[in-house]
Formats: sequence, structure tokens, C-alpha cells
Amino acid sequence: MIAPAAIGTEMRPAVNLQPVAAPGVEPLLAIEGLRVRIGTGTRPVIDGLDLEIRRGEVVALVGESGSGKSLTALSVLRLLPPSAAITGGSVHFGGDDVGAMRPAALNALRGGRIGMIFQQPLAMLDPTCRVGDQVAESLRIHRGLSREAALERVVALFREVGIPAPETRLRCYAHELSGGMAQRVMIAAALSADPDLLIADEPTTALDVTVQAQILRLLDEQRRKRDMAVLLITHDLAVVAALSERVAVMYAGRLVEEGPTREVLNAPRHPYTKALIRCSLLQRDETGALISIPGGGASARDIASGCRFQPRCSVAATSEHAHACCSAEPSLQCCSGQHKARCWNVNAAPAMPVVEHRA
Ligand SMILES: Nc1ncnc2c1ncn2[C@@H]1O[C@H](COP(=O)(O)OP(=O)(O)OP(=O)(O)O)[C@@H](O)[C@H]1O
Repeated sequence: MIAPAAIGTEMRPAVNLQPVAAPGVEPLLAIEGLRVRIGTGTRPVIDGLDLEIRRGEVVALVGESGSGKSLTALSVLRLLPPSAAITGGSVHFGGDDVGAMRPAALNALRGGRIGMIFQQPLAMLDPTCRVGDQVAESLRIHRGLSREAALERVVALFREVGIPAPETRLRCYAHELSGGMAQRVMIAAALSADPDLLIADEPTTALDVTVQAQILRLLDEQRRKRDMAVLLITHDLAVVAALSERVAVMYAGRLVEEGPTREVLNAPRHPYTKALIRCSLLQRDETGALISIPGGGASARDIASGCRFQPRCSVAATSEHAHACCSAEPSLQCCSGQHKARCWNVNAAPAMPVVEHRA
């Protein structure tokens, strides 16, 4: 797409972006032009999403509720709800086309090559089955172990993820565990087949803050020890800062900013990313009110034409010049190196150092 002439000379033109993975190095996960529709909706809820993850890399996917983060993860695993369908693009994992996989290969992918943990660990565990047996089942499927060998391995895994008295705990049912302990069980299950990629969808949202920190530390330890890649889906920018090397910001079914975590959090270029950071820091405006992003609806289904963020954008609202540009949707523009943002005003926008990056 061509930038409207009115944008002005401070704008750098869109350039061909280099792929994230080094030339010749195949990314572990490559999502290209992914498009997902719900029912007969006219607008895709994920619209042309590109995302790559290298081996051993932690990439955070952030954005408001409804922006399409979970459906992106479910698309990778071909586990979309019945009302949703992939209508375009491709997903490759370790060079294999996930869309062309037969059921056996898909089963080996889910819980085998890719481990998964979700927001509500207690809801994900079968209440009628002992937790040890649930993790052992994964080992029997993906590693072909006998029941005895699998249970022995579960004890070792439980110990590794910090579950005290693992021989006793494996005989517990889900309702006998705290939320944090249930998440440790889910992590043990996700790690049981030594996956190359862990998808962690809001892994700490349902936990209290002290337990959150323990679970984050555990995830960080395990991924370093195993050289495992992680796709971390979260609303929490503190979690992004603590764990991820690269961050992709999603708005209304599209990536609006992507780059090294330190760079994106310290010098965000898209007005949406800046607003998210201000909200997460509980900053106040000049009247003393806590800052929030005006308007609502980060879902692609609620969006009109042009830049999807325009109706809520403070830059478009205060500058006639910017407003005129934003009636056309920009492509991702290169800011510097691997940092890119989908905004016509990307290079006009001043940097805003805000968050300390601890990874
Ligand atoms: N099973 C479903 N049926 C109908 N619409 C759905 C379904 N799942 C997701 N959607 C819609 O798809 C869009 C993207 O949803 P998704 O769950 O991926 O968002 P998200 O960014 O993960 O949000 P959250 O952080 O709240 O989980 C939203 O508009 C949502 O309402």
C-alpha cells in the first residue's frame, strides 16, 4: 500500500523487511499470512498474520482481549473451535506444513513437539482422574512408555517442576491442588514429551502474585535448561519484560508492532503499544484520572476501514495531518533493525523510554 502523499517528509517509506531468522536458518515456527474467520463473518478475526519463532527463542504475543492471540495459538495446533476456520496463509513447524499434516502427525505435534499450558489449570485437568495418571497418559502416547515407567517419569517431572512429595501428589485429584500446584502439574505434562516449543496462553493470569512469580521463574528455568522456544501469550507487560526476547503486539487481528522486547518496551513506535504501556504502568493524565485507552473493541469484527486503531488513536485525534493518512491502512514499516510498526506516523512518533527490561 502507498502512503497518502499528505503524510509528509518525516515519514520513512515502507521497506522490505528482513525475515527474523538469519538467512539459511529455518525458523522453528513460521506463520505466514494467517487468516481466520468465525462463522460467516465478513471480516477475518485474524487477518494476514506473519510470525516467526526461532529455536530456543521466547516470543511474547500481547494485545487486548479479542485481538486474536488465543486463536493464533489454536491455529498453530489446528485446534480451532468449530465455528472458526483458517481461510488463508500457512503454518510451518520445523519445516513441516501443519495444514497438510495427517491426524497421526497432528497428534504427535499436539502435546509432543509442541507443549501447551493455559490460563485455568484446574479447568484443564480431568477432575475424575488422578493427576499422575493424566501426565503419565501423555508419556504413554508420546513416548510409548509402559504405565509403570511413565509413572516413574512423572515423579521425576513433578520433582523437577517443584511439586513437593511427588510420590504422594501424583495420587491427588485436581480439586485437591491449589491453583499454583495445578499449574505445575500442567507444566510437567507440557514438558513430558520434551517439546521444541511451549505455547503458554496466559499461564499466570489466574494465580495470585506470589505464585505468579514462582511459575514465571519455573518457566524461565525450564526453557533455558531445555533450550525450548516459548510462545508466551499475555496481557501483562511485566511478564513480557521479564521473560521474552521478542514481542509482537496484536490489535484487531493484525500485528501492529514487533521487535526486540527491550526496544519495543523502551521505545514503542505504535500509538497502541504506547497506550498499552501507559495503562500497564497505571499512569495518570493531567486531570489526575488513570489513563485508559478510549473506546473499546480490539476485535477485527468491530473495525471499519483504514488504520484499525484510528478510532482510538490519540495521534490521529489530535493531528489533522495524521488523521488524513490513517484512512488507509499502513503495512508494517521498519523502524530500525528488526523493530517494525504498522503506523504511518511511525518515524514521526517520539520514543518513550518506560519499562525496565529484565530478561
Ligand atoms: N469460539 C468462538 N466463537 C465465536 N467467536 C470467537 C470464538 N473464539 C474467539 N472468538 C472471537 O475471535 C476474536 C479473537 O478471539 P481470541 O480469543 O483469539 O482473542 P484473545 O486476544 O486471545 O482474547 P483474550 O485475551 O480475551 O483471550 C474475538 O472477536 C472473539 O470474540
